[in-house]
Amino acid sequence: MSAPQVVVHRDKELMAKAAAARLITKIVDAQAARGSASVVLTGGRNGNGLLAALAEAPARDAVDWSRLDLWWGDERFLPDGAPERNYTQAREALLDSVPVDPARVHVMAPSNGPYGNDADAAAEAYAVELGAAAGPEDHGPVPSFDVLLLGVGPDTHVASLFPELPAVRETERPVVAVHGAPKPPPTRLSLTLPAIRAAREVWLLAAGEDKAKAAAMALSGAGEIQAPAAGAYGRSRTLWLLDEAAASQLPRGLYPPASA
Ligand SMILES: O=C1O[C@H](COP(=O)(O)O)[C@@H](O)[C@H](O)[C@H]1O
Repeated sequence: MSAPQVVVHRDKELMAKAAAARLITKIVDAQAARGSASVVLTGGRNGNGLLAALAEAPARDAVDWSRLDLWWGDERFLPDGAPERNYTQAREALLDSVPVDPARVHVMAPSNGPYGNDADAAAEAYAVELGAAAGPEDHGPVPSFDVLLLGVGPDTHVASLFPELPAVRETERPVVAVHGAPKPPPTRLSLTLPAIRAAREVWLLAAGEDKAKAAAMALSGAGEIQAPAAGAYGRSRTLWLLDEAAASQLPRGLYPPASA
């Protein structure tokens, strides 16, 4: 477990640009060190803001897009092409404009895909796909992702792990179906906390006033069942990327104040 580090940016636009620059460097370094890189994408406003900033960044051409595995932390279980799907939104923000290898874009099944409306079967299939990508050097049934991105919801949910729901209590399976989510749509697929914690680095993104309470709660010692974001950490690094509004209720001393 790595203790959280907090980085605060002036506003959400700057946060997205800085996170995109950070991610480009991380991918390039991982590709240099290991030949390829793996990133787990998140849905939500901040995750898509980061992808849009990445699409705009001139340095995006430093990434070898053909040697990048992309996974998802969660998906809204809807038909293929639905505008609310995290995959649809990631395509619009970035993926349609970079030369990714389609075989390395690991999409969670839609509700009209090979498993039909059976979200549990779709979750199991994603677990199998993750398991096939994990090697002996990995720490369990999922690969050691280089970076796993998570948007933090105003209720402290991450991926589709909502406070107090069964998915956040899962300790065995790496992927589960979520039924009855409090945020639409009610049916979702999600990595679990053990799968999230297999990542080398976990980056949590939160911008805006409506995220301030969630960030303060998760970073002040709340339990992961009540505040799932508190249970999301990486093996080598846990990075909270915030804007000033989201950081406004953090306990004093949790991050170095701006020097000027
Ligand atoms: O529904 C979801 O919400 C969270 C947070 O989204 P945000 O818009 O409040 O930033 C997101 O991380 C998750 O992937 C998504 O499915």
